[in-house]
Amino acid sequence: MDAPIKRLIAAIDTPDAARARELIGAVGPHCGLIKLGLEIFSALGPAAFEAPLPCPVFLDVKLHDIPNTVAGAVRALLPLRPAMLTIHAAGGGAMIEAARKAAGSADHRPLILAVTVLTSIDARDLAATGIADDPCAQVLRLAHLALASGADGLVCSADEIAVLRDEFGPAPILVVPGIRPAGSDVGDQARIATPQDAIARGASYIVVGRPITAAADPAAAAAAIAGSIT
Ligand SMILES: O=C(O)c1cc(=O)[nH]c(=O)n1[C@@H]1O[C@H](COP(=O)(O)O)[C@@H](O)[C@H]1O
Repeated sequence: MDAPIKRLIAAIDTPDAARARELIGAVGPHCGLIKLGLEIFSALGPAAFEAPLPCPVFLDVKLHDIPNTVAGAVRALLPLRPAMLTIHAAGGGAMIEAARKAAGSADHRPLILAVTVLTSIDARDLAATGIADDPCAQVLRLAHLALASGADGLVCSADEIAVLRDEFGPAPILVVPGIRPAGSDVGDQARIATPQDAIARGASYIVVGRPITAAADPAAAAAAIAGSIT
């Protein structure tokens, strides 16, 4: 029998190589993927991939630039063999198409995930950027653009999962950050849900950072979250 898919992605958000190694060793066994993001990649660059990696890597650098530049960045990242790679859907259809094309067609190519509306943004923040629609409507608009332009999946909050599943069905990969186990600090996140709620609504994966990395025992925190969604 196939092992169940591990739907927990731990965000290893630290600029410190030794701390990252420690966290990856502790939480890796409980995760489907680990996420290396802007903090560690800005500090270490490709050397961030030199730690022993117990599971596939989601490289979250949220590319957002003109199509030619994004395509070049995607190609430059391919030797690191990330399993997933983020771009911003707001970069537009040509940029998304260029990223997807640059990812190539090898079996091990990275899945291109389009970030829709950041989970730290609420309706008021969105209005301040000139978008009068609520976050859900904007996520839906960007999701149509991203999927029509070749993205493999989307990054969204748990609030939009039901609408996206109604619109696009089970196929698109939905990666959902803004996850907060009951009682944990919300921090700078605005659109949040518990791990169990996000999975019940149809998330393919949940992304969890500080509730794991700031815990006294990150391995136990990751194990508890992973256990609560299987
Ligand atoms: O692309 C992401 O992973 C992402 C998109 C988004 O809309 N919101 C969001 O929080 N993230 C990332 O998910 C992680 C969430 O971390 P915590 O808030 O500490 O759980 C961070 O690494 C963010 O960079």
